[in-house]
Amino acid sequence: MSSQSALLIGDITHARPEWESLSSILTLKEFPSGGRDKFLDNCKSGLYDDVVAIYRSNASTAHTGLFNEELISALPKSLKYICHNGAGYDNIDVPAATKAGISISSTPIAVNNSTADTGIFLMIGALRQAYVPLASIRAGEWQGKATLGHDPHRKLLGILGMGGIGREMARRARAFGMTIQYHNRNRLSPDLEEGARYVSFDELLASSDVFSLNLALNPSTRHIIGGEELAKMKDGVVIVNTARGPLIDEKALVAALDSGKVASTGLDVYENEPQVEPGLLNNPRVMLLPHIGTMTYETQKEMELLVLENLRRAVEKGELLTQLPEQKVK
Ligand SMILES: NC(=O)c1ccc[n+]([C@@H]2O[C@H](COP(=O)([O-])OP(=O)(O)OC[C@H]3O[C@@H](n4cnc5c(N)ncnc54)[C@H](O)[C@@H]3O)[C@@H](O)[C@H]2O)c1
Repeated sequence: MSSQSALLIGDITHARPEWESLSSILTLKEFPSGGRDKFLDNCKSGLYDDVVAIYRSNASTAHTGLFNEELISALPKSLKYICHNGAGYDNIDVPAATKAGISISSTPIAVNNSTADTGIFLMIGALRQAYVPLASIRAGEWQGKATLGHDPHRKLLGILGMGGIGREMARRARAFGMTIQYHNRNRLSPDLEEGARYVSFDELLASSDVFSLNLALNPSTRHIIGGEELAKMKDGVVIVNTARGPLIDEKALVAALDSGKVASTGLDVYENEPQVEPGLLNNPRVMLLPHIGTMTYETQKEMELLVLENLRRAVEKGELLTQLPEQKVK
């Protein structure tokens, strides 16, 4: 038995054999559920004192609570790596983990296709105001109060955050005859732009017909779209958010929908999940999905395998495959 351990928090659904095969190089421990107090007690009791790497996920936050400063300071001193299953990792206090000498990986790339598919589904649904006919046919009312929608063809799609998912969103939107513009922290190289136009944040707000949020949530991007930004947008803009709910001030979005400034919106993510703002729930011009961006068999398996590849490489070679970009920038 190895003197080093890996700790799985929560569950692995599709790649359990690959997790179990790590027993050739590590002792495997698991914390499938139990609550934050139990987890902290286990840490304090020394149960995890030989753990060098943790496998956790956005879903496992339900068992431990946030990986905030309190929890990170309770983790064993032996811990060097957190291999996180999720493209978003706002439930981990990255500066606190970095200060504690812990390297973190996430699962970009594996999530790109399914999340971009979800974004396109929401965009078309919002343009066509599909919720009304979807509900009316099931209510036995045939078209009910369905109204004319809009085509994506010849519309200008503005992407805020042109990373892996944003670029896949752009690729798909081109097939619908849309023109693409974007704003990013840094301008992309021409081969990654694939013809998309780089514009300022203000221009993106002012000229996009459809506005898609595809950037990470962190303290500087929280409420990046609020009342002021919504006021700068085109009348009748369509907003799509598959990134993170708190990027948008939901109360301001409800007001902009009510005033008609925003024609319709498609959301996979919310400010206070799983609570959904009543002003969104009750508005038939809003397409709502319950954070299902990556919920496909193929993507879930790829994400689990990528976490395990990170974990193996960390233990065998002392490096992570997909370390967080903010930890790589020294
Ligand atoms: N709905 C879902 O199920 C789901 C699934 C996967 C990812 N996500 C979310 O989508 C987000 C994007 O994922 P990704 O894999 O494309 O990430 P990524 O890191 O590849 O891309 C994010 C891009 O945003 C840019 N950016 C960051 N801050 C910015 C700012 N202030 N202004 C403009 N651009 C900024 C970055 O430069 C980067 O290009 C994730 O952070 C995650 O929260 C949601």
